[in-house]
Amino acid sequence: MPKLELLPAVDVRDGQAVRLVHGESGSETSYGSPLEAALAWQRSGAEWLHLVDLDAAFGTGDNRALIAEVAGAMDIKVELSGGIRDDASLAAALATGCRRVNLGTAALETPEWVAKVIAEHGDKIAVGLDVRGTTLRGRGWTRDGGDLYETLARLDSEGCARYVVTDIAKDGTLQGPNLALLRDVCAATDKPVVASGGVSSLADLRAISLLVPEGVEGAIVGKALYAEAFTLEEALKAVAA
Ligand SMILES: O=C(O)c1ccccc1N[C@@H]1O[C@H](COP(=O)(O)O)[C@@H](O)[C@H]1O
Repeated sequence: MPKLELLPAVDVRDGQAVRLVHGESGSETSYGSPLEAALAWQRSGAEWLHLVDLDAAFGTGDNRALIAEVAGAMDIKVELSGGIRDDASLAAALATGCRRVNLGTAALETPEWVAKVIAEHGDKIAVGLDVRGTTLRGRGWTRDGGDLYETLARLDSEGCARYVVTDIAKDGTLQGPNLALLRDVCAATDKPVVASGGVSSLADLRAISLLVPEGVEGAIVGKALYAEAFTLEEALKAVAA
């Protein structure tokens, strides 16, 4: 059985690595240099980095140059999220050399464009399904964007390669992942799912690992690492077993 991939997160707001609670603007705790944070995760053995431009996601500017610097400094695989909504932002994201990008708002607001870029770029495109209950949220998670399962069926029919599923109610809270949601999404699609939101302990990671046979491919870990609930080395060991 393949092991669960772990994707430590570096979310960038106003040039700083931050963590939010429920993705709410203004709830930031700052953790300093995004480059230092990313290099630290790489040194600790990460194979992936989940890198987010929160300003671009919220529409409060962008950190495009810094994001490119961080992505360019990595020897590991990088997935980029936040504000990738049109040809120019997609081209800038792909030009960083990242392995893939996650589209959020665009999948809700400009489905024709998303279908086009899925057809053009294949598995370089993933879609972030950020949900409250089963309602998708876009524009920095501030606006409703339709039903999770209807959107998933549409994206599947368009050949979307992968989904990053975030339970907004859990994100940044250290309350544990929404395993039921992950199971339900895996049951609704044959495509791999990356779990996001709520990881608080090594036990949570082991619980997500048990969903690998159902289709969970990876887990994004943010707050728990920054809050030192466990180290990345411990996490990698926990999912290798
Ligand atoms: O990761 C977060 O904490 C986050 C919080 C609020 C909004 C977006 C967030 N991250 C990721 O950004 C993309 C969505 O950006 P966009 O809608 O495409 O501009 C998505 O992958 C979110 O999970």
